[in-house]
Amino acid sequence: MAFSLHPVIDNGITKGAADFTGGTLYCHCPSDKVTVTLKGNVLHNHACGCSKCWKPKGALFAIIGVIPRDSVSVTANGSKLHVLDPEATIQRNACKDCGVHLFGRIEKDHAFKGLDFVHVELSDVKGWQEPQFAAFVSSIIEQGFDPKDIDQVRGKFKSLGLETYDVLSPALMDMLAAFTAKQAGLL
Ligand SMILES: N[C@@H](CCC(=O)N[C@@H](CSCO)C(=O)NCC(=O)O)C(=O)O
Ligand SMILES: [Zn+2]
Ligand SMILES: [Zn+2]
Repeated sequence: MAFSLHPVIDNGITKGAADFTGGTLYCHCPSDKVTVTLKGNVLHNHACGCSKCWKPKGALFAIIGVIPRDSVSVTANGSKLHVLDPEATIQRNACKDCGVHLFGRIEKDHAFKGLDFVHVELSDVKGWQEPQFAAFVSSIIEQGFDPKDIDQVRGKFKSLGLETYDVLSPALMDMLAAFTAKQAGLL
């Protein structure tokens, strides 16, 4: 069956640049675009199949990475941003007009607090860290993807050199687990 994981990776993965210093994200409005400037590269960039991350039309996955929140600033038309779900762990700041998510921020006590979640495909410069893994793969079934075809999705990621997970990568899961243990006084 034909499907698009995400237009940025469907035809192969382009590696990022080691000396990359950042760029600006633009929402999809034809004018008065919301712009967000990132001072530096992203980390843990990944494909995410969850239902909450912003995906371009027709794509099964989002591409999303993290960057310290101090490196993130809204540089134009910030009045068009609104928080989609203030109760969610990640407060996704989306453009009211085009729906694109510009950044997701964690305000509550959490292992990833201090890191913002961003989609670097919204930038017009190259050199961003390439996707490192695929997360929340089985979540696309929750959104209606036929489970009989899920092996093709996992196989496509593998052929691109990306490991697939049904939560986050081991490195990120370890950070979450260590945070839980610290809160319980066990570490
Ligand atoms: N099956 C659910 C999973 C949603 C989920 O837990 N998403 C993760 C990853 S988002 C970026 O990698 C998460 O951390 N969510 C916290 C939040 O969204 O606030 C689904 O598909 O909805
Ligand atoms: Zn917009
Ligand atoms: Zn997600």
